[in-house]
Amino acid sequence: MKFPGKRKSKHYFPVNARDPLIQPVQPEAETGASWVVGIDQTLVDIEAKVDDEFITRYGLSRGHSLVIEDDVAEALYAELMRDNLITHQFAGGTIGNTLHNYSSLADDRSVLLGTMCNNIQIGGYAYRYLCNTSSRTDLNYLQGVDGAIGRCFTLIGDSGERTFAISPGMMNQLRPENIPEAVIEGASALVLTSYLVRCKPGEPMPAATMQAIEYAHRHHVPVVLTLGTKYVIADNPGFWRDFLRDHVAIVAMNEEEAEALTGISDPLQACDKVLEWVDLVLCTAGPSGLFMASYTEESAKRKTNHPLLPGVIAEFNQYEFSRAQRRQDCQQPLRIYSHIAPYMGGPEKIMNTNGAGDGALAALLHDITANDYHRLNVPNSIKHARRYLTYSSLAQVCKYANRVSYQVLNQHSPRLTRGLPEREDSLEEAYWER
Ligand SMILES: Nc1ncnc2c1ncn2[C@@H]1O[C@H](COP(=O)(O)OP(=O)(O)OP(=O)(O)O)[C@@H](O)[C@H]1O
Ligand SMILES: O=c1[nH]cnc2c1ncn2[C@@H]1O[C@H](CO)[C@@H](O)[C@H]1O
Repeated sequence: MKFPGKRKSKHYFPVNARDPLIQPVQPEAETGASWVVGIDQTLVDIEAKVDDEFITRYGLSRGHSLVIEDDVAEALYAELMRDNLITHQFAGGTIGNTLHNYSSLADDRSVLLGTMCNNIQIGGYAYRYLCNTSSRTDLNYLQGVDGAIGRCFTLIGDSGERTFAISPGMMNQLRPENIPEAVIEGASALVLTSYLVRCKPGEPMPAATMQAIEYAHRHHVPVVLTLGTKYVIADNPGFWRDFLRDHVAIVAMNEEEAEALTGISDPLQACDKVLEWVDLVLCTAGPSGLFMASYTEESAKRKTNHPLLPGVIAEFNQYEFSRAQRRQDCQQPLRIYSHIAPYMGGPEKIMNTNGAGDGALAALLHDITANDYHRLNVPNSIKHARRYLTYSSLAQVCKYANRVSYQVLNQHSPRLTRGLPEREDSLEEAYWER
């Protein structure tokens, strides 16, 4: 486990210097001691530049992710090929991206559950998917299928907005009996997306997802849900509110999804509302940066030394130096919030916003897993006197998440091509104080 940033803070867990007073960290077993597990619809992104007329002609809706029938997919693909419109092909899928990014950042194990072709041809989609997934992402639990994985046509319109057309192949054939309980039991988090319930009647993916959730609840593993697109939520916001309340500890969304869920356009106020149902909220807001909200024990709250920020909740970032806790782990839960503007004001030229939110979530997962890793190795540390969810304060996680989003915006692929540069492992020194 590579730690999420070197800190000068006295709570910093030394990864280089050996401290003779603490229990020595054992050499890592091959499978590692801490990991995250996620379920995805295995998809390859096929990116193409098209005009708005193309979007309407195929019955798609701008900015939306829609599932298309096989005949429509074939016609669409044939037109993209004929006119030479395909610019990039990447491994995709929102959870696949998140787990790959997590493994790149943490240099540690993530486990992907989903389907994969039994018969893989060199150069085919499944082959590309595997080649473009981190070697630290464990693919041994994928379920084989006799057919294709999914394709996600990522259509970039005249205004730069992306529209997804999903040709599902056999991506929704994951069956409940192929969810490994032991992998979920030992994980620091189970990561899911709202896309997983978007299936045809009779497809087993939703039941597989519910099976994984049941195991996570049985073993007290926090369930993390990322909201997909605003349309998936807007189809049935009541369903998703109940789903969050009943099953989810951590939610990741952008401000549009937040509004579809809560009816509230102000991201901070929406985060506050969502805390009624979950323990931790990550809300990205494009050029406005990102917000986080969670709970902490009243007696353990820590005051920020950043300027206090105005908002619908006055001075909302007052306790952003506190570490996040699940509400059930607090005797006197206090709500805490943080915000950060885009890292370095955002890149000069944004290559592609695809995956910027997935990147932010990967950073949060890294911090959560680092906390478990530290608890396993230094169980009597003062850091674990209470049961915390994150290793770092909300403010620090915001910085890290924001930095990772920036990296994704600066490249074309939604998946990090490498971890963050070593020389700025200390976010404090490299950029924040200059
Ligand atoms: N136009 C922009 N200028 C500066 N920073 C940006 C811009 N767009 C996005 N960002 C940065 O990227 C982060 C995530 O962006 P955004 O809210 O667009 O994610 P998203 O819509 O969830 O992305 P995706 O669903 O593709 O993963 C923001 O919090 C911000 O730090
Ligand atoms: O229906 C879907 N299921 C899973 N992933 C999806 C779906 N639609 C789009 N993406 C994925 O979202 C990523 C950006 O966040 C893209 O890489 C795309 O593959």
